[in-house]
Amino acid sequence: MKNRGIKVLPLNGRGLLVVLSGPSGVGKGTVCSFLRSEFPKLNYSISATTRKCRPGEIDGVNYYFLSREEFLARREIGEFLEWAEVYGNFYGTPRSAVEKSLSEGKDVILEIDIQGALKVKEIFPEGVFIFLLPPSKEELERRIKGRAADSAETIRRRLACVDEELASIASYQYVVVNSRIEEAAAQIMAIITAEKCRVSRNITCLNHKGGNIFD
Ligand SMILES: Nc1ncnc2c1ncn2[C@@H]1O[C@H](COP(=O)(O)OP(=O)(O)OP(=O)(O)O)[C@@H](O)[C@H]1O
Ligand SMILES: Nc1nc2c(ncn2[C@@H]2O[C@H](COP(=O)(O)O)[C@@H](O)[C@H]2O)c(=O)[nH]1
Repeated sequence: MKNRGIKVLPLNGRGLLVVLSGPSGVGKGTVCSFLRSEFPKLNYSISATTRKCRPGEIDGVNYYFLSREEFLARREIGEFLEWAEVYGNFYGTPRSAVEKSLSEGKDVILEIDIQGALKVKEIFPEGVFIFLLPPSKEELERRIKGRAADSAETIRRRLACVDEELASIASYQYVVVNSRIEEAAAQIMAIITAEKCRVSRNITCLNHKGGNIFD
């Protein structure tokens, strides 16, 4: 039978902007990779960074790896929606890809630090802000050390920021504990689904012909 259901579009057809933050090593990248493979309709914003590429990372997939000069030049011409210096390197969200996706009605997830999230909140107050927590501080430490991607000094520097980062949790609307990757990803998708159905989001309800059901 033909689907004659009603389609609900949030924000008058624009996509939803989702921001995911959390302390280093909590599993943001891992959960986002899972989301990218399981929910390909959710667009992942690929950040630019001056950090060195880790083994296994791919330029243009995990990040756009830029020299400091290149990053600053792009920042100068306003290419970034937001940027921040995090743990001694620059990171920025390329503006055009995010704006294109949102205007095409596609949902976008940004995996960015707290400074960046606060800037995005000013520009997109209608965004959805999610903070990822570890099951415990001991497990966080195990994960960041177990990743074996950073020097002892870098790990120390990142762990030293955890308490300050956790103090920013009140700026977020949701918290998700990353105990199991699949469960954390499912909770994030549940949040996105619920947010897209919120009546206060100026939703448009289309009939099967693409017309507004209220017209
Ligand atoms: N739910 C989980 N259970 C066990 N290990 C996990 C889980 N999620 C992530 N990890 C592991 O923890 C380590 C850190 O994960 P990941 O690199 O995704 O963290 P991150 O939050 O993106 O860190 P950063 O902000 O430093 O980039 C990785 O080795 C990853 O495999
Ligand atoms: N403000 C921004 N923060 C970003 C962006 N991309 C990543 N990040 C955050 O940086 C740290 C470190 O990441 P790592 O890959 O070096 O471990 C982490 O908190 C990321 O979420 C960005 O575009 N803007």
